[in-house]
Amino acid sequence: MSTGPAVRRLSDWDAERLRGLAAAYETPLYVIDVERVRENSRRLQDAFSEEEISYAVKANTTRPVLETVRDTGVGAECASAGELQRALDAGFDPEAVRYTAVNPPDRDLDHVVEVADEHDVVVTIDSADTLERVADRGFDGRLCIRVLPGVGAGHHEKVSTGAAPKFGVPYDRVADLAADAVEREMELVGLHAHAGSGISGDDLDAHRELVSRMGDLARDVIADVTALEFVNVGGGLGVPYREEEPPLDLDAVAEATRTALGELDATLGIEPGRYFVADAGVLLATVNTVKETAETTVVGVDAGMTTLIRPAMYDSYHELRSLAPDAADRDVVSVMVAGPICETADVLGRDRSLPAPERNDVLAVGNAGAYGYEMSSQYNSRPRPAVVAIDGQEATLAVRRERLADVTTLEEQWSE
Ligand SMILES: Cc1ncc(COP(=O)(O)O)c(C=O)c1O
Ligand SMILES: N[C@@H](CCCC[NH3+])C(=O)O
Repeated sequence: MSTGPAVRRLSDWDAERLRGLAAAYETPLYVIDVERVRENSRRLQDAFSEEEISYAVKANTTRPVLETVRDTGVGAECASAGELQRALDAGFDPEAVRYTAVNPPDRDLDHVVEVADEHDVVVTIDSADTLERVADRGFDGRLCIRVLPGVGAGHHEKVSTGAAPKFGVPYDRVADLAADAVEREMELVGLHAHAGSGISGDDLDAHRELVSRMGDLARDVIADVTALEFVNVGGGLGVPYREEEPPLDLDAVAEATRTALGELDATLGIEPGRYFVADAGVLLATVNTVKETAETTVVGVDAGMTTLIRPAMYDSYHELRSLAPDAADRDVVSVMVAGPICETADVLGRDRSLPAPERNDVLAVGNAGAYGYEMSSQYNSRPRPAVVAIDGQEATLAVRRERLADVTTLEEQWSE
């Protein structure tokens, strides 16, 4: 089975096909290619052949993605009751499903403990309070402790978690909490840590350091308390967003991870999200305005920060490409591509060289499969876009476009 090329750039997508999808389903439109999701999963499984892989579903929870990933035989990591429900509904084997608590609301825990009791889902706790709160709900199942390892990494400080006090049990308190869990007759099966999201080759030292700390903790501290089944060192495997960036050398990361963990009588686990889906998705938008200003040419499109928030939130770079049939014949100009939202940050790309855009051109935004639709919102009362899944020559609507009525559908009547 093909693992596909290590990297898929925006230029690798078939422009005519994308134009056809934009015409058929209108824009803004997310397109997700499930065959690329399969390839990404196979590449991960080839590199991490001895390890346990879970898909961090937060990157993309659309049903075609969940079912495709499930069929490739990996597990699911869920950060909320909603994600847990989605993973189970999509048919993931419950024993391969994990719930990772982050200051979990009561409503989450009520649901998660009930589901975990019934299905043997592993519950990962992030604090002594969460331990007490699951115990109060009668939880005596398979437990994992999320560790705050003190070393973080990632593409932006806002997504570096390993040293952020918000996440996990401080390293030096894990032993006491583990003993507490065992005393409460829970089955402590794992340790977990996550450095952050979007780890590149430059972050490998931080990754190694985190993994090595986890190995030490499991060997030197937790081994006295219980025999662990697994040590999960999180997700975060990055993908190239810029044209010139190289792809991660997965074999090298896998080897570095094993070596850093050291000898351990427990399975090593990873839980990437982005890597499965980022380059399997594009966002299509239509140009509605072309405006010359003293500073730049502003190209207004129908997708903005409510469709794809990453540029506004993390200054993330996403490749942009004109799908105009005559793009090759046009002069290349420098433009700012901006959305329809009343925020200055609502810009998908600045100083971008594009074939001179014209009204009604379709633009494609690359690497939109991870944290794209998933982080979309209705801010400015804008309906969310549609998602279409493609598999070979097939195209299927996965999520319908929201209508204006969907924007107010949850509201109660206020006045007579
Ligand atoms: C606990 C945990 N696991 C896994 C992931 C997946 O990260 P990524 O999509 O970068 O692989 C995240 C997100 O950063 C996370 O918070
Ligand atoms: N949402 C982030 C990744 C963080 C994932 C959650 N810990 C991004 O788009 O890069």
